[in-house]
Amino acid sequence: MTDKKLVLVSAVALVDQEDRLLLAQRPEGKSLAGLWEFPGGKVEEGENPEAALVRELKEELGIKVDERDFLPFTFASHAYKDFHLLMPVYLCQTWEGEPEGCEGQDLAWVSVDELAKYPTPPADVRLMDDYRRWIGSRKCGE
Ligand SMILES: Nc1nc2c([nH]c(=O)n2[C@@H]2O[C@H](COP(=O)(O)OP(=O)(O)OP(=O)(O)O)[C@@H](O)[C@H]2O)c(=O)[nH]1
Ligand SMILES: [Mg+2]
Repeated sequence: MTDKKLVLVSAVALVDQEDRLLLAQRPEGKSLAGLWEFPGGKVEEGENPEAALVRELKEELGIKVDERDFLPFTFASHAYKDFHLLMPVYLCQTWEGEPEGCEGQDLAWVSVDELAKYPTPPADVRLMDDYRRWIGSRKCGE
């Protein structure tokens, strides 16, 4: 049992044609500032996770995505001090526009060899391992 509030957040592993992953740095003033995360955000009342992600990617990165291009990939279920995070992570390799840090956040396109240089929120550590495995399995199949 837990009395922590469950917070639903949708996030995306946006992967370009060179197999680089887009990471966004959490801005100063927000929780976990300075850490590198999957773009996304909280699902609002009355929204489903995919619609929330389409909205967040427009607001945060200025790109247009189609829900049908979201592939369910992995998820985080992580106890933070004040809340419990439930975060589905989708894979997306198709979008319109060039991602920009519309909220002043820094962005980085990161190859799998460089991932370790980008510290992530605690909930993301296992997700990055999932990502490494996915990229690894894809490379073998090429
Ligand atoms: N977007 C995103 N949030 C994550 C990740 N990992 C992780 O622990 N979180 C947590 O999930 C929550 C999502 O918050 P957020 O700040 O992105 O939400 P938001 O975009 O709706 O912003 P807002 O609440 O300031 O409007 C935060 O507590 C954040 O620390 C991640 O990889 N991506
Ligand atoms: Mg966000």
